[in-house]
This record gives sequence, structure tokens and C-alpha cells, in this order.
Amino acid sequence: MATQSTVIAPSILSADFARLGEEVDNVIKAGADWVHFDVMDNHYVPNLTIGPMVCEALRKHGVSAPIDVHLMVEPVDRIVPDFAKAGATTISFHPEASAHVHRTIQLIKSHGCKAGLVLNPATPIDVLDWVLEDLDLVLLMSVNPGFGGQSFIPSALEKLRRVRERIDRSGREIRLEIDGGVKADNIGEIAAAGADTFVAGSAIFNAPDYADVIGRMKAAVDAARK
Ligand SMILES: O=C(CO)[C@@H](O)[C@H](O)COP(=O)(O)O
Ligand SMILES: [Fe+2]
Repeated sequence: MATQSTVIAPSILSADFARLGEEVDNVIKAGADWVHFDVMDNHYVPNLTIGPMVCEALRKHGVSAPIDVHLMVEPVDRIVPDFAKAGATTISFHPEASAHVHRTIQLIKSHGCKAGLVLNPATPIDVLDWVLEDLDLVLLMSVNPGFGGQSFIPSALEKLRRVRERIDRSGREIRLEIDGGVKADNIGEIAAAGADTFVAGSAIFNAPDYADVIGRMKAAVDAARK
């Protein structure tokens, strides 16, 4: 079972972009641990969002929480230094979007960031062979990437269990993050399957009271991880 602390990472994809700084301040005040920052390029995924300038603007605004950059861009390498300079804490990418996965991981780390690999719902976990030990984080997608507000794909639970086993066997401190369709009413079983880091966009930003929903999520995770 996971030994890492629980992290709730609201995805700002569902925030009010016109008031982004205030929205991030509010979720952090409400108990969020990280800020999940979805970068989409209208090429690797059919949607277009935000880039390094917005990350830098959040840092300038005073956001000090870890910024968890989820790159859904192809190719990946060119944009990595820009995000590192803009204040990213963790940079995760999809193996399908990199010609040289090992090289991209080293590139991220050489810029002082933590490195994560993101597996789409249909991506086999074998992609972790030979690189797991180099990673700080494995991110399992429980929806197909590109949009917030989709439903959790149930097969992600078995995938979490299998990746959890591999991480535990490695003996390394690697976070296991889940992204897509995470809500207060399914986060307990997701935690029981082995996740320690939980992205939630619509479930948090569409709720009237951020502290209430984050509190309920943390309580459900604590109960499941006991
Ligand atoms: O990376 C993505 C989507 O591609 C996610 O981070 C979503 O933004 C999560 O949103 P919800 O499913 O929680 O609404
Ligand atoms: Fe994401």
C-alpha cells in the first residue's frame, strides 16, 4: 500500500479563467495541496488551453503551492525548459507524445523539476519498463485526455492496483496519481486501489463550497488508506 501522503490537486481546467489567481488562492485556502495545470495543444488532444506564461503569472500572483503540469502536447521537449522557468514543480508527459521517453524524463529532471509519465486508459503499463526507477510520479488517466467533466473509466481501478504493485516492488518513493472523473463519492475506492495523488477538476470547481468537497474527499481517502 502507498506510504506517500495524500495529495488533492484541483485541475484548474474547470476554474473560472477570468479570475484564475483568485480561484487558485481559494482552492489552496480550502485545503488543496497542489495545483494541477492542464496544457493542451489542439494537436495531441483536441483542445487548447494554457501555457508557461499562465504558470509564471500564477507564481507572480503569489501561488507557492506545487504546480503539477500535465503536458498534453506533442512534441514535448521544446516546451519543458519554458515550464521549468515558469515555476513548474512537476512536469508529466504522455509517452506517445515523445520520440525518446527516457531522454524527456532526464530533460525534465535536468531542469530541476520532478518527472511524471502519463498513461492513457488504453496505454499498457509495460511502458513503465526501464523507466519506472527514473520517475517521481506515474499518472494514470481515468478518462481520455482533452476535456474536464468526463466519467471515470472503471478499468482504471485494476490498472491502479497493478501499477501500485510495481511501485511498491521498486522500493522507490514514486507517487501514483489519478486524473479524470474523480469525485467525493468514488475517491475512496480509487484510494483503496492504490492512488495517493488525486486530480479533480469539475468535482471541486463546480461545487459551491470548495472546502466542503475537499474535506469530504480527504476524509474518504483517509478512511480507505487506513
Ligand atoms: O487532464 C485532464 C483532462 O485531459 C484532467 O486533468 C481533467 O481536467 C480532470 O477534470 P475532471 O474529470 O476532474 O472534471
Ligand atoms: Fe490533467
